[in-house]
Amino acid sequence: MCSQEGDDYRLLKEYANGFMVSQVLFAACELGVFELLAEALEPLDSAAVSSRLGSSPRGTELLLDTCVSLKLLQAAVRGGKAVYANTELASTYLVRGSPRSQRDMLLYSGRTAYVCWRHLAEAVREGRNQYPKAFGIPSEELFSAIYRSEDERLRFMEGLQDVWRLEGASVLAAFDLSPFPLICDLGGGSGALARACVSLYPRCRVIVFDIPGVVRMAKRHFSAWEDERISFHEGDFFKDPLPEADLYILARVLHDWTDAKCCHLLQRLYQACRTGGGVLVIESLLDADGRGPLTTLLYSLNMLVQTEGRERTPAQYRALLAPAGFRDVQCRRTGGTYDAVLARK
Ligand SMILES: C[S@@+](CC[C@H](N)C(=O)[O-])C[C@H]1O[C@@H](n2cnc3c(N)ncnc32)[C@H](O)[C@@H]1O
Repeated sequence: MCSQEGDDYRLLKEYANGFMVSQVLFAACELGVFELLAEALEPLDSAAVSSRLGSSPRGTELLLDTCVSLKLLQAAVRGGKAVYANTELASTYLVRGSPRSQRDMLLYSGRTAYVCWRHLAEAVREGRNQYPKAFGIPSEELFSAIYRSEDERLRFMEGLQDVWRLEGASVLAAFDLSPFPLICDLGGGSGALARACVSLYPRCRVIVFDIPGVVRMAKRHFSAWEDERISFHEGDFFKDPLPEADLYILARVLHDWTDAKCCHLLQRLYQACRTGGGVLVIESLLDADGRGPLTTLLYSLNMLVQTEGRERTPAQYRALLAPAGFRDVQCRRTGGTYDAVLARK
């Protein structure tokens, strides 16, 4: 094999095995490996891990050694046996309750997104999400499918907030939002981004607008409502009156919907917006030619298998915002997962 052929073959194997790597991560989170090792007073051998997790000795040993190879765990030899501990990566991002934990998003990816991705070829053929095949439920009402049980609603809300603990401040700092004292976070979920907002702009107030079941859950399971600068408002942003505000945030909302639904929502929001106000769209931006970055292209396919929408280029966001009446559209890339687009009324 020439060296180019060797490189191509290696790349092919890396792509083909990518799903196995994801599953190792998901399974270790699901089983509670990282919490167990975080709570243990010393590194544990695989027999101790399997007995405390109630998992098979053979499966546990294989999983732990693969986690070492993936740098999720570190191994040392004690008394002739391998003992395992979390790496810095696992302690920071994988342990439940760590301030930067991404565990809930990984659980959501493993239990829900992955099941829809199983049907990617059908999604491409049909051009629609795969809830009917993945979970046996209709998806004409998108969020009735996404929130098909109370557990699933909570899992979605918990998963979605993880990223804002890491990237909320940088995406909200992409533009100076201090001229906007009253902000409405439409489809604001648990209120995690609202919290990042009042922490960065202490003088602003934020209304989190979402559907009643989500607001109920946010008050029961999350703590944003305890901040007096944050309030919650229930409603359907396609139908119900929108609260008046200086700035509307749409974070990972437009990517759920078709162009027609986005236009309808932006027109309603323009009507409700105070003069001189604006809208801040927070999404992962595609390159101008639509062929990168890879992560955003994968997110766009994720929207295909799970929603009615897609990720978009800056020009595609401009084309949605301008007909609604918004002007001075500016796009800023943050270098993180999510970018910011600000437009003014
Ligand atoms: C993809 S999530 C994004 C949540 C949050 N903005 C974030 O970035 O973490 C979309 C949000 O829109 C809300 N939503 C969907 N349809 C809605 C509607 N018709 N009216 C109000 N909120 C809606 C969902 O409940 C959910 O919280």
